[in-house]
Amino acid sequence: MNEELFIQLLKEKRIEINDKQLKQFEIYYSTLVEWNEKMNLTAITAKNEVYLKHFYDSLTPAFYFPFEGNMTVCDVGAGAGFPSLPLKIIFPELQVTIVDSLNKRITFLDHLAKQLNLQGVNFYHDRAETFGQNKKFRESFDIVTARAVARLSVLSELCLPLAKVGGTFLALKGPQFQEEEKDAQSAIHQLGGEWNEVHAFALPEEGSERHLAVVKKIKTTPKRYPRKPGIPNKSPIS
Ligand SMILES: C[S@@+](CC[C@H](N)C(=O)[O-])C[C@H]1O[C@@H](n2cnc3c(N)ncnc32)[C@H](O)[C@@H]1O
Repeated sequence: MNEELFIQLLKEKRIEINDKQLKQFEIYYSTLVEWNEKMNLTAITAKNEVYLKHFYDSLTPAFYFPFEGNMTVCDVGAGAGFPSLPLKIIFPELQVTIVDSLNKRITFLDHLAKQLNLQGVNFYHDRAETFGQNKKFRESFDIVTARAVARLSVLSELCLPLAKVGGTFLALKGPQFQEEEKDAQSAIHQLGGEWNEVHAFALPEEGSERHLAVVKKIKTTPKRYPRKPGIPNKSPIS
């Protein structure tokens, strides 16, 4: 996806992008590629592919969900910043918190945020299981996002404890979603969530399948969740 198509397709979704934001995406791309030579951040490095599979893909939640004003967003396992930093570029008032268990990714994000001159971003080196038990963060975010971190039953345990009651968990999922959905129903319910909607769509140009699962937090999450690091993955809530 070249820059012109990126601009045009976002415009079709009523997302206007100005020169400053375009420049920020350019800096994001060059910083990602530069740092990727020293540390493994992404397997995708061709410019057209980064614009499609990282930048555009990260913005797809905004096609279905209104990101308004200074909403607080926690991105669990954001790696090199996806999806929350492309969203932050487009919606600069968002207050973004990233938690990732790999410290080198946090080092990259600190550097990137300076290059992009981002305000209102905080990065934490932690496991989501521990972070979700921290009183300062638990049940405090308007939105919790995650892309490519774990299957939905596991991801729900990592993410839903961080969403405030009335908040939303947005899971960016690929073609495997339908299988994961069935397994995750009970976990979502036990964690205080409720299915809101699922949006199925295809990425432009190469047509790969995507799903955006929108889960509402309707009740407080029981204190025992999230369980200790590694347990959600080893024995998912069933
Ligand atoms: C495959 S990468 C995906 C990164 C990014 N979300 C994306 O879509 O490109 C998964 C990331 O999740 C992080 N991660 C995995 N399990 C985690 C956990 N329990 N707590 C925090 N971060 C975790 C990893 O360190 C890694 O950066």
